[in-house]
Amino acid sequence: MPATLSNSTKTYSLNNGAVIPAIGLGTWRATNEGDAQRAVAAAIVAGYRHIDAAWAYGNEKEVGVGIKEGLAATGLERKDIFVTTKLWGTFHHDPEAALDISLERLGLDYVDQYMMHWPVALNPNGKGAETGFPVLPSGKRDILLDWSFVKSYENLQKTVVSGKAKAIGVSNFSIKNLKTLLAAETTKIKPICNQVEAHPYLPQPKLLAYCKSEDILITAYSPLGSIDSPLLQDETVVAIAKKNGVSVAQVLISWALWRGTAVLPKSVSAARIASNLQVFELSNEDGEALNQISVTKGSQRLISPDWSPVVIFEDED
Ligand SMILES: NC(=O)C1=CN([C@@H]2O[C@H](COP(=O)(O)OP(=O)(O)OC[C@H]3O[C@@H](n4cnc5c(N)ncnc54)[C@H](OP(=O)(O)O)[C@@H]3O)[C@@H](O)[C@H]2O)C=CC1
Ligand SMILES: O=C1Nc2ccccc2C1=O
Repeated sequence: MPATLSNSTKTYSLNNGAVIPAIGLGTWRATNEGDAQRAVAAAIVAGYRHIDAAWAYGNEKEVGVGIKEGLAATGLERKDIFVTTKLWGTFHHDPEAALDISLERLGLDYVDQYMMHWPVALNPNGKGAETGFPVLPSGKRDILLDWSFVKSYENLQKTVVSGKAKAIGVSNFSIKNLKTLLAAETTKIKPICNQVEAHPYLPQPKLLAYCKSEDILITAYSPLGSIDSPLLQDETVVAIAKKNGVSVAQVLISWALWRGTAVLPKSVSAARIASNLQVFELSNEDGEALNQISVTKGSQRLISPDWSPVVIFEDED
């Protein structure tokens, strides 16, 4: 019997009392002209109420126009959708100024979540800083090695005080870095989310359990395995999709919900955007079978920018 699919309306309550829709539209690499705008508008019309953006994606302006179009087409209001954007490393010294730039591009007067994209500060005066990727003469990334993400987060909190961010979050934080952040005297506002890579090849159960214990929601990025994904051909995932009469993407997205994470599938295709919101109730047996893949095969990180000599992920499962 095929599983029953329906548009997800699942939400999570956050540690600041706000609510976040479980499925958000990813916008990384939606950079062909018009793609991000069309995708975001189509997503809102399809029923998405959560959009994930970032300064680094270079498309906040289009995302903003897409939001406006989506709201106009549905009759929804700004307050009905949850918008995240992210602080890039070249702005860690001044998140308030960085958020002003993002808000201007998005055409919004607040975001629901402003998130530290990576726990790494980059030289704002380095060669090529305007691209977001300053480099040293050696060609390596120009990282501010004497700067701490704790200081960046202290500054990030000011965006909540000003009301321009309703909440703040972090991304790509390991358990070790979260412990450092939460123990710091200057940390007064808990992050609502930790957005990290999560899919059956990298389920990160220890990080998931730690974040649950701290009431920090894990938001799963690259849930389909990003571009050229090996997950879409994985025999276990494909078999579960066939058995339930659904797509492989729907299995991966439904699994993310089954394990209690928010999830950010990206697509620029209107048909895929609509089908990625259609989820089903995964059985515990199928969920456990998906959990087992990385136990059998070993885990595999698919997104791993070079931040050396900074170590980002030291407590991998
Ligand atoms: N905080 C961080 O550091 C990071 C955050 N992110 C966030 O997470 C989002 C999602 O991650 P991302 O890396 O983009 O990758 P995803 O895992 O969402 O995969 C996107 C890829 O899958 C394709 N795709 C989408 N739907 C389907 C489908 N139903 N069937 C088959 N293929 C499909 C897309 O192609 P097409 O568009 O042509 O449909 C695209 O090539 C990002 O867009 C971004 O918002 C991602 C990486 C890092
Ligand atoms: O989402 C992201 N896409 C990226 C590409 C290169 C480096 C960092 C990132 C992200 O954080």
